[in-house]
Amino acid sequence: MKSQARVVIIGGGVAGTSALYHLAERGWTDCMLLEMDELTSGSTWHAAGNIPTFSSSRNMIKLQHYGTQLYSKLCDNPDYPINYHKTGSIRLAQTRQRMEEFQHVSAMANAMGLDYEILDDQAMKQRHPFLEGHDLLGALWDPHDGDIDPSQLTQAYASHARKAGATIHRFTKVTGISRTSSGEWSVQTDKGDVLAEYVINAGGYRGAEVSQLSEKFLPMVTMEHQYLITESIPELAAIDQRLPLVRDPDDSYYLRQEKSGLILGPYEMKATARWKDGKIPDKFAYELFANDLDRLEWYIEKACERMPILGSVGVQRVINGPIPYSPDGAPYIGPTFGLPNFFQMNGFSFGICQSGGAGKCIAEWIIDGKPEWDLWSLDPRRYTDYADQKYVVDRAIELYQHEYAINFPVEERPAGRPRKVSPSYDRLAAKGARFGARGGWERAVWFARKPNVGDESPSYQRGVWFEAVAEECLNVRDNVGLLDLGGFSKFEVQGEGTSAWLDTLIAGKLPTVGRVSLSYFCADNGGVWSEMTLTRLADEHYMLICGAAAKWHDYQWLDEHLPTDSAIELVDVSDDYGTLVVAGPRAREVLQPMTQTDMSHASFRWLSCQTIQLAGIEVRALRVNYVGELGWELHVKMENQLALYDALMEAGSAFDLQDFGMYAMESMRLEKSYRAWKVDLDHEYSPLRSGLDRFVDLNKPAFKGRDALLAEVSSDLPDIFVTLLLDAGEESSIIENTDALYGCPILVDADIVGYTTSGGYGHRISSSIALGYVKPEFALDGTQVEINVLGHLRKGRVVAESPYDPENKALRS
Ligand SMILES: NCCCC(=O)O
Repeated sequence: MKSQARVVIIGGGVAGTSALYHLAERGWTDCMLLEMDELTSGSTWHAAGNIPTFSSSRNMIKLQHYGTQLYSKLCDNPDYPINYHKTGSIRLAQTRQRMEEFQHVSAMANAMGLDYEILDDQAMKQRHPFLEGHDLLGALWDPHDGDIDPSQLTQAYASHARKAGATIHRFTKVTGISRTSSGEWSVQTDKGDVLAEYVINAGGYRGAEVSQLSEKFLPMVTMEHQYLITESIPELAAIDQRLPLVRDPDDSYYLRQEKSGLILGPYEMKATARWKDGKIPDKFAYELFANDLDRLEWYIEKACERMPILGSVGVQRVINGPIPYSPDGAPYIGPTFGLPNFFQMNGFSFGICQSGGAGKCIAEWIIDGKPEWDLWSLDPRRYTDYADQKYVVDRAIELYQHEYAINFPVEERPAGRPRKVSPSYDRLAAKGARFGARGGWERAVWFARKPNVGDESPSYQRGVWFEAVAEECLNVRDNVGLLDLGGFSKFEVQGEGTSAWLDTLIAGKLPTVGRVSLSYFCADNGGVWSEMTLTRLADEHYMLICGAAAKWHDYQWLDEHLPTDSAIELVDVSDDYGTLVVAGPRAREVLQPMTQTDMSHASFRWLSCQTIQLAGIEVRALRVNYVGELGWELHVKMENQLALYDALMEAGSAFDLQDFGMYAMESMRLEKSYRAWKVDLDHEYSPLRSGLDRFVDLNKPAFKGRDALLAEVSSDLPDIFVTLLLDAGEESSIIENTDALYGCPILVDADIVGYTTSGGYGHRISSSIALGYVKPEFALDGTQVEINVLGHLRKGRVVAESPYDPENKALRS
């Protein structure tokens, strides 16, 4: 075995071999894969091998669709035969909400070049004669779906990579991982040590174990996933056509042909996690768990009703295999916080269909510094320190139970919570707050101030919270509101050279001392990497603020770019400070009596910062907010947060100060056309395409991404950011009661010209709003468009930015 390789991949399942294949395809052949047992011996060999492209995420559809194309290409090679059946799939809808999901996902996918179809009962029957569909509302046809032999796919990746010059060492156990003084990785194995520039952890259900070798906790747990294979069914043996795969998501199972029998795989409510303490037996390879068919009884009955031939034969085999799960069921593909050049590629609960796209993306992370597609929802840094072992187990069980649940735009699932609460949590709870977790922090999302609020279950329609949120927004507009924004991420940077250094990273101008500016950090391709609020506390001292979820992502970006030879100090102070937002026309009246500081507009201007005493408590007050009103963000030492909350509430009682929550904030930020990071902004879009030109200063001699932005200025942009107002629906109360959501196609004269990134209702302007991207010729104020919302074409129009208070009079008052 060589003692050196540019990249060492740990884990020889479908993911690890795909990484090796994709690196080799890009010419990186000095790569070595280490597998403790035989290739595929973890979760790959027993996987059902289904290949869905369906997802509620645009980028996951891209990733999975890429896989289907790659698998067809790999199958073209007669040297490595692969059993790949592109049968198409039928997803069944028992409920109106499920049909809405299908309408939404099919419109989104088809706008990206896929060709899903909505089927009625007859069309379903034509494609699948054995289905009982009389009770169904319809179905979704995915022609790209099917099944593949997972072991053959793995071997195909491996063979191609070997042929290109990459190496694979089976039965080679990694026993330690450490960083050398020269910044490389030393991977210790039972066959000797390997020095590597990069490490990819593709350890499957052992991914957390591998990560722990480098002292990094990775939130993952193993779940049992059972499926059964029937004996041969005469009706299937008699036909020469292979049936499409069926999913009945409302009853939570998949059902597909396997030879002349069927495979039935339920995601059951009695979900079972294994090795909950993270300790996996050393010798668990090519092994399964004991069957427990009792857990599946209900699902088997349901599937037999749906496809009666299933019940006509016995069970030939039951597979109960270990499948890795992250807390949100999505894999980890990307860098590891705090470990340079150490990448994760594991946590796949749908690994066979995702392996192709995952390999492409991990190769891009390593070779290009970032993947072509923005894959934040798969980034390992989306979980920070709050995600401990108990959290993972609780969330993974909940997720497994909801594997086929509809991904509604607003839903706050309870498992694993609360993790982090701000000091005023109990006060908010006592006032009827409903909470949602953001970056592990509990935040009030809305306040149920009236009794008997009704059914709080999620849906595509506006929920029971709608009227309460309207009241919160209107109180902010007319009086003043208070929002506890616990968990805002905050970093301090200071030391000689800080200003010059920051100036090379941000696209815009640095604020002057005492001033605040919203700043965009671009990648080399000019795409928006991070968005942070910069407050210049002194000449060489700044506070940087970003969202709770961005903490590790943004900290790592700053840290990676720190000059090695400078005295600049970067400190994460997120947990030291709480944040309370006071916003509304009466904000000044509330605050002024609490302080000696002159809070007038002349003395405390918009986009400025002062350290002040409020009710005797020291507060760093920033005159900014995300709701577009006169207001301040108050950053206060965590130990004083509750006292400040109480003092504000007391002082505000004369001015109708009321708490508001995240749903109200979301509504108000849409009315101001404020983009949300990783929702409306991502690294596939530059600040110019995102309509953020005012935050870009191309006259600066140098900053990261400048060359790409300059090139963009002189070329035609494919699309740009717009704000849209939707007309009130005319068709039914359901549509009137529904706002656009992420990924809705935008059309002009029946042609798709863009898609939405956010949607919601603006209570201050009494209109449904969407944000999104369209081709530049359709971005003019007044352009009439249609937006496909859950399959209904809603009329709307492009409007100038910030439909609420476009001149920012409230902010400047
Ligand atoms: N890993 C199981 C695949 C599930 C599905 O096909 O929906």
